[in-house]
Amino acid sequence: MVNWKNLDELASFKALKELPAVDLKTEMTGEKGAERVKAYTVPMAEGLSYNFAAKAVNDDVLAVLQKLADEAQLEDKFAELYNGGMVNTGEKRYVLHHLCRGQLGNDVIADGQNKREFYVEQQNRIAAFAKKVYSGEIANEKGEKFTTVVQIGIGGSDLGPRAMYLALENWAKANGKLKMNAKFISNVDPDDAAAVLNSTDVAHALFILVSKSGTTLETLTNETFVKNALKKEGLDPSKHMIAVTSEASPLAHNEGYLDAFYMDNYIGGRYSSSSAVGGAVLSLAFGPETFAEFLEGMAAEDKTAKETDIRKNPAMLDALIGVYERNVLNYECTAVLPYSQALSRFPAHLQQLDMESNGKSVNRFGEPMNYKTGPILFGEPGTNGQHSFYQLLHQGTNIVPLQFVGFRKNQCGMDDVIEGSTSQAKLCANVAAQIVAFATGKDDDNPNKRFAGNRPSSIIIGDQLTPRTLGALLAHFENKVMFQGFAWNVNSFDQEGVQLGKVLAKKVLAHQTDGALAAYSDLLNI
Ligand SMILES: O=P(O)(O)OC[C@H]1O[C@](O)(CO)[C@@H](O)[C@@H]1O
Repeated sequence: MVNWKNLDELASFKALKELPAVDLKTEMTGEKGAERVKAYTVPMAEGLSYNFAAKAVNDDVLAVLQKLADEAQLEDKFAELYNGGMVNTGEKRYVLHHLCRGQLGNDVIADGQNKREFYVEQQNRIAAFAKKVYSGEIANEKGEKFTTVVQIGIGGSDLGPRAMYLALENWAKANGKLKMNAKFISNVDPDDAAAVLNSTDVAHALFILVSKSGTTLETLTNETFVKNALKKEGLDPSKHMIAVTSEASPLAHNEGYLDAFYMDNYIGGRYSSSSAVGGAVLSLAFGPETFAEFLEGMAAEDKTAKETDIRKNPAMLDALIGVYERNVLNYECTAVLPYSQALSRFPAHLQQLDMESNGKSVNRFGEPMNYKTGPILFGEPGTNGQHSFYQLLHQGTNIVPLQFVGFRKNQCGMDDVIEGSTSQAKLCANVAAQIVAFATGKDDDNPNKRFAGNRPSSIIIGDQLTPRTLGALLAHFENKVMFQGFAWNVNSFDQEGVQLGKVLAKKVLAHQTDGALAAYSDLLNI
């Protein structure tokens, strides 16, 4: 049996707070720094590695973090989760997203179903559907092939699939795997849907309505918006739209769609990229085989998350270093900085993954805690970010721990030697330079040009961003967030914090307001 305890009840946490701070600047200077870069690295799946040489930790800190992992029973809690424990206590739900991409433990039977079999069945149904779309067996009313797929959804029903699509679009083009272009409509701002519709040949577009609940205001509004646009073109919306939803939702088993594919309440929106939510759009866009490779990358990384030794478990180590930074070093934020343009929406996805999961003030029993939980997360691809917010990261008054991601090779294979180096070499040179500049700083007589250093970072390095490495990368962050939630003793799988605003918006639209809400309604002309 696992013991759900608050972080500050653990002896190892008290020991962690008593350790002397590590001077990263000294550790990362000269030969000592070179040795650290070689030693402080953990292999991940699919040839990736997690390098934490530029984090403010040493062997003493790592030893106590291992004790913390053991005392907090992080591995046992993960086992409880994947063996079908009711870990989402707030909503009294299982947490089963790992089953979409593999079998880490026992069969989980719920709702009278073997859940792994159910998720695989949906993948197979999507694969069969995609093949019929490519062959033209499923086509528009004139019998012409669909060429574009447009996903309608928001939050977890948008960010992950969109980020994954963008991450692989260029790889797919370069490798002859792009079957259909994909576009996304999420915001209830009518200009979002209008812009997509205006740039899409709707007669040859297949729309995927994605909503687990089937009740999300923005998504249902955008669905009607799209249906109206289709009708204006003389097209029958039911011949242009499929649904991805849960079987309990009002969208399920509905004649208004060409077909429907299912996930369930045991997969949180932000963890749903490996379910039918990501599966439909990614299988249609890149082919089911490519989606299967993405899932294999996730499954391979999930296996590393079963290790009890933190030096063999990159997600757990990353999580614990994050706890050390948040609760001992008292850093408020973290930035995700992929040196890969293809990962342009990856930080936005991680923002939801991390902040919706661990942005909590009460523990899993509803009791307030005496320590900080999830950090504020933001990020942008490098090198663009370097010309934007890195000034604050280098010389600002906040220390922001950084998570770099970098690849040795680009995706498109198109590159030139310009002034002695390729663009890819310039990209990689920048990330290496940034890590060392943040860690070691630079002295100068002019205080304005002085860099204090001691700004910690880690990097995940791979050869190339492919379906497999992308899967491994995503699973790493999903599991990292999960382990941090276990350490903070919060329920990372509900999101009550996003409900209040939704309820009040409905009141405004129904004109049931008074006080400040009525005044703002007037100001906005509602
Ligand atoms: O898939 P649905 O039910 O439309 O929900 C969309 C999203 O809304 C949220 O509840 C947040 O607003 C997310 O957790 C979820 O991913």
